[in-house]
Amino acid sequence: MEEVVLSIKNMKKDYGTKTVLDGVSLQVRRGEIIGYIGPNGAGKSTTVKIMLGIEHDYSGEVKLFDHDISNGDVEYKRKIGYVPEIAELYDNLTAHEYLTFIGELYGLDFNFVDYKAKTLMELFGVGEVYHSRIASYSKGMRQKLLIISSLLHDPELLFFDEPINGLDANSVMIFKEIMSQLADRGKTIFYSSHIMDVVEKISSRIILLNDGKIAADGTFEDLSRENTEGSLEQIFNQLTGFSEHKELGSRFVSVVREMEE
Ligand SMILES: Nc1ncnc2c1ncn2[C@@H]1O[C@H](COP(=O)(O)OP(=O)(O)OP(=O)(O)O)[C@@H](O)[C@H]1O
Repeated sequence: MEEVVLSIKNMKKDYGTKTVLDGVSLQVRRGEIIGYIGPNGAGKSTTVKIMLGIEHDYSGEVKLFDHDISNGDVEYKRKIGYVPEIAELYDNLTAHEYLTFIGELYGLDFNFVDYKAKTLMELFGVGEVYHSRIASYSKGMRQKLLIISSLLHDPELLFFDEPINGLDANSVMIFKEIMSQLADRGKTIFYSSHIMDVVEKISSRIILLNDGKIAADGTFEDLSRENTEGSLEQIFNQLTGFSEHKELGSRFVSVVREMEE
């Protein structure tokens, strides 16, 4: 049997009186690309934060690389890369300074990480700003920097939260290729996004979270077979019980058009 990289059993998480995760169980195998989708506020980022050890006070069992993350040993984090949905970057640093700093945190040699960071920036079309301050970067450039910084230490398991936010169409194509090549080399990717056509194309398995529970889990073909609708966007609407976009859009525009007498 293929190696289980990530295993969650009956994960529950409350914020005050609100239950955000209500018994989530899943297993992810080496080389899988998981498209982790769900409505706003469904609990996707919370799941990822628990796995990264950023969020505590959950119940249930979480194992990464067969290691229970609650036992206090954080060594497993060396094998993880993470692109957060919203990141604070050090605006006063250049990419060179930032990436070599991150690389050294992971124990990489300065000259090696400098070479690696510069080469990855060049390949991602942002080599010319390697020595410019991050404050001057566009949104897409910042996103590329975050992606590169998550990969410097060649991690086994990647968590990407809306990684293609702000990337242009060509860069999205490069990023999809990077994901697929990483997975071919045995890396495991947990990918959370609202961009359904990309999730549909890139994921080897799609997990839909709704109201803190898993509402669907399978390949796109499995989900298509189990649902009458065609695209992943339509399956998403069906599984989350949503069909009011026309009416809501029209009411929204009516209110926009209201003006004081
Ligand atoms: N620190 C917190 N304190 C209180 N409530 C929180 C906290 N973090 C998240 N929540 C709540 O938990 C729920 C799930 O949030 P989460 O960020 O996991 O959703 P998500 O599925 O990632 O949403 P989105 O698609 O909008 O990014 C939301 O109702 C949110 O308000």
